[in-house]
Amino acid sequence: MAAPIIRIDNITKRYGPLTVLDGLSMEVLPGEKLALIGPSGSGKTTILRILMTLETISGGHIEVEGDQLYHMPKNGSLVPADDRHLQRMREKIGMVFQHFNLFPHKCVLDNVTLAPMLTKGVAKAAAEKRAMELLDMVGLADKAKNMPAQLSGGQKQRVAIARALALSPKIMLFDEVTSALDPELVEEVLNVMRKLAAETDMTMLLVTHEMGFAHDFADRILFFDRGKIVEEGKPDEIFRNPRQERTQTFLRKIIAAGHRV
Ligand SMILES: Nc1ncnc2c1ncn2[C@@H]1O[C@H](COP(=O)(O)OP(=O)(O)OP(=O)(O)O)[C@@H](O)[C@H]1O
Repeated sequence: MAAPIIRIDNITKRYGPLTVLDGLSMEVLPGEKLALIGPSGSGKTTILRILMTLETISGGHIEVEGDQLYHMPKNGSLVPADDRHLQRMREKIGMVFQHFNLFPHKCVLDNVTLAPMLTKGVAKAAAEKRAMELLDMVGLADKAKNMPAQLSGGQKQRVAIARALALSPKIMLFDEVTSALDPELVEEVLNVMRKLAAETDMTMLLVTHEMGFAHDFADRILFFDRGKIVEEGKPDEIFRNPRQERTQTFLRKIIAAGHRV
């Protein structure tokens, strides 16, 4: 079996007195599609933000392709490694956020070309060529010169996906990417993710409340509760036959609220 691309070992994350991740360990294989599900506040977004080095950690180890992500203890918390190391990590991992986070004063094309030009020194013409391929892939080549404010939420999110792909990451993190969308726009974003899952060998980690999508998309489901992984398994095992009481209760509530699992 291939070595894990991500190894998370005994991570803790505290905000003051609040323990958000409590000795969490998990491994992800190259190319795996994982869905992180669980109640609100259970720490799913936090683990993605930690992988993206947007947060410090309070303890534990994380390796990405064998490289330590955090070290150099400072004021009792572990901080991301130095800038060059961090830059290398950022090229390995792309993230798409719930609220798009596009640069509002840049057109769609510039949103996608900015990171490769600034961080990798890619020439403008090459960055634009690649950006147009990515915009074509997400169905937005005709919007290249539009400003973000001129786009629908679904279109903004597809630009955000193209932007994250522009650095050719091996790992993509999706944090509730459809939660801020009107229901009729959800499917267009999910379709792009289906396409990425089918056509690339990228490792994909998805935090979602769309249980039906998680079921269809993921190779493996991780169920989070109170900062721990309570249960994990193949989608059919978790959704049809959850073993843990906390997973059963969570899924019962989801079904009672009328969602497909
Ligand atoms: N910057 C912060 N300062 C203090 N507490 C925080 C901060 N960020 C997150 N938290 C807390 O950490 C806990 C875990 O948050 P997180 O966003 O990871 O949960 P989640 O499982 O993704 O929830 P949801 O499904 O609602 O997004 C929550 O109790 C949240 O209030």
